[in-house]
Order: sequence, then structure tokens, then C-alpha cells
Amino acid sequence: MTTPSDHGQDASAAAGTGAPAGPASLAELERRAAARRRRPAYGHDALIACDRLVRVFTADGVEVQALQGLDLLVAEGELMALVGASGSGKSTLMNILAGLDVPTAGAAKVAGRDLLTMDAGARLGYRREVVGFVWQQTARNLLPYLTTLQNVTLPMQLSGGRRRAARTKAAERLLSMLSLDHCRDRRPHQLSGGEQQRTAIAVALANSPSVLLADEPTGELDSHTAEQVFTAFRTANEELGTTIVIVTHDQAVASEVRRTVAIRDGRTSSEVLRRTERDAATGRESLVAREYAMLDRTGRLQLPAEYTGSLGMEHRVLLELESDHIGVWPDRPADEGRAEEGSGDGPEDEAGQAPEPGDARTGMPGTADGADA
Ligand SMILES: Nc1ncnc2c1ncn2[C@@H]1O[C@H](COP(=O)(O)OP(=O)(O)OP(=O)(O)O)[C@@H](O)[C@H]1O
Repeated sequence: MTTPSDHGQDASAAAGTGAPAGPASLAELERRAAARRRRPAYGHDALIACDRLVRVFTADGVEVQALQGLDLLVAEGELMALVGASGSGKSTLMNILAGLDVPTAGAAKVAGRDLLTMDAGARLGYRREVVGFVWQQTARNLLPYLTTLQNVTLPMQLSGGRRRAARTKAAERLLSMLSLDHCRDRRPHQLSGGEQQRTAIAVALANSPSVLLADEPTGELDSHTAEQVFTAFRTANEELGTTIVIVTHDQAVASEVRRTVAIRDGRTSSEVLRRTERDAATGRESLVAREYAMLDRTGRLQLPAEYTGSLGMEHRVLLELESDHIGVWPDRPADEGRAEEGSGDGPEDEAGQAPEPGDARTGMPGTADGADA
């Protein structure tokens, strides 16, 4: 076991490489370089790959870093939610993924398209064919003077290719899939809020996009209607295989998806994964949610504010490498820490017990649902 005083003495050993200290031979450096070249690129198999994404806005001479090196991978066919406090950068990210805004730095790829280098023509094609979006404000999703059917066929018409009869047939199939047949010839003001949002989903799916992005799609709806709209997203995901990313404050939506990613201060900070587990003894199935802190590619970790706050952690912390976890400790003068903790080679609690995994002081997130940081 290392102690806090061991830190910084042998970076390679601390990193667990087991490599001897001292300069590496030329052959060793060549071997490492070759291994690095063979390693697949970050996010090579993801449909959405954001790599250290930065977006800086300048307003009245003041810089706002809306995204501060955000990493996010979304697999093809996933239905996932993004949550986060107001101002954390969710809409900024969605606008970039929608091709409406360009990041200041970093890399972002969606379905093989590079969002930083696309020219205006490629960007238009991207918005028409690769991504569909559903916004919170229904007025932004639908044209008020068109019927439901016309709203859905319009994107098909704009991208060209299909004949009128084929467009109508494809639109009717979408309406039927989302239980909107009865709305076919109505205009938006003749639809309920939920029907409007489901129509917006049909419009967004019109050109069979790889990705559907939704920013607070249930924000203006009551919980029952929100549930119906979420069911429409699930249907699109299951029947068409569309990858779906939903930004939401709605805990019901966030807890129905398999993965919820929380954004804090312009970075992904934690992730809740849900999976069904079967009890070996009873055979009963239950949904288990586990919250993880995100470790970015440069090794940065955002500790939950309630953990650091409860232990008065500020500015710097002590790290301790154990065989199966890393301990994170408040920075207290060594004497004070030792006096309170008693003797021994590692920090202990008041009862002289070493901390267990799941203890906030270990820095290991416990089992919890809801990741809105
Ligand atoms: N066009 C802009 N000009 C200047 N600052 C901006 C601009 N757009 C966003 N910001 C700032 O960037 C930060 C992130 O904003 P963003 O809208 O992405 O947050 P959000 O998580 O979507 O918030 P909300 O949940 O309230 O919509 C905020 O501090 C915001 O004020």
C-alpha cells in the first residue's frame, strides 16, 4: 500500500505500469509508440463521439466557457438522457450535435461526420439527413399552417428523392407507428400538447436520421402526457433503431433510460447505468441503478459537491493508491490528521475502521438513482 507521502516519487509505479524508473531504451520507446499507434482512436466505434469539446462564448467582452473539455460517447442504437443544472452546458452541446453551432476546440463526430470541418453545404445535408431534433417549444417543431401529414412530408420533400405517393406512404407509416393516424389532417392548433410533440418526433424521423436529439421535449407537459411522448421515443428507438439523446429535467424520463449522463460546469461529471438483475435464489428480476463518476482522458475526475462539501475538501486532496481503489482524503496537516485518525499506515474513521468501498471518503460513488448534479 502506498501512503500519501509516497506520491510523486515514482510516477510509473504509481500509475501501476510496473516499469522500472530511469530513462527507457530506444527500443522500449519504439515499442510504446507502436503500441500507441495500434490503439484504436477514441470513440472509433461510437455513433456520437465528443472529445474534449470546448465552446467559449464572448458577450460584452466577457468570456463564458459553456463547454470545458466535454467527453461523451454514444453507441449506435442507444436511448440515453442528459441531465444537469441550468447553465451546465446541455443546450450548447445539443446545438453543436444538431449542427447549428460550431465548437471552439476539441473534436465532435456524429455518424462519421466531422462537426468542426463541415462546410455550409455539408452542414445543411447533415441537418436534413443525419440528425433530427425535437425542441421543447412546439412552435419551433411544427409549421402552424400545415397539417400533421404535410408537416411530416415537408422534410422529405426538401431533401428530394422520393415521389409524392412514396412520401405520403412513408409519413403515414410514421404516424401509425406513433399512434397519430387520427391527427393526419389536423393543424397543430387542433392537436393536444402531447400530440404536437409526437408529431414533432414524426417530423424529426421523416428522413430516417441516424440520431434523434431532443431538448426538454416533455418540459411543457403534464406527467401522463410526458409518459406518452417518452413512449413515442422508445418506439422510434426500438422499431427503427434510431439513436436517441434526450436532454431532460424530468426525473421520470431520466430514470426510464438505461444510461443517464450528468453534465456539470461544461463537462460530463457522472453517469447512472441501469440494468436488470435476476436474483439467483428467487429468480425475481429488479432494475439496479449504479452511479459512476466520470474519469476523463487526462485523468480528471469531478467529485460530487455533496461529498467534497461534507468533508470540507477544497483546492487539493490527498490520494492513496490501494490494490483495488484509490482513496481521496481531505488535505489536513499531517499531525492533525494522524492525531485524529490514530496510528496505522492509512486513514481510519473514528472507530479505527478502514473505510469501505461506497464510503464517501473513498471517492467511490455508491448506488444511487438520479444524477442531476
Ligand atoms: N450565445 C451565448 N452567448 C453567451 N453565453 C452563452 C450563450 N449560450 C449559452 N451561454 C452560456 O453558456 C452556459 C451554458 O449555457 P447552456 O444554455 O448550454 O446551459 P443549459 O445547461 O442548457 O441550461 P438550461 O437548462 O437553463 O437550458 C451558460 O453560462 C450560458 O449563460
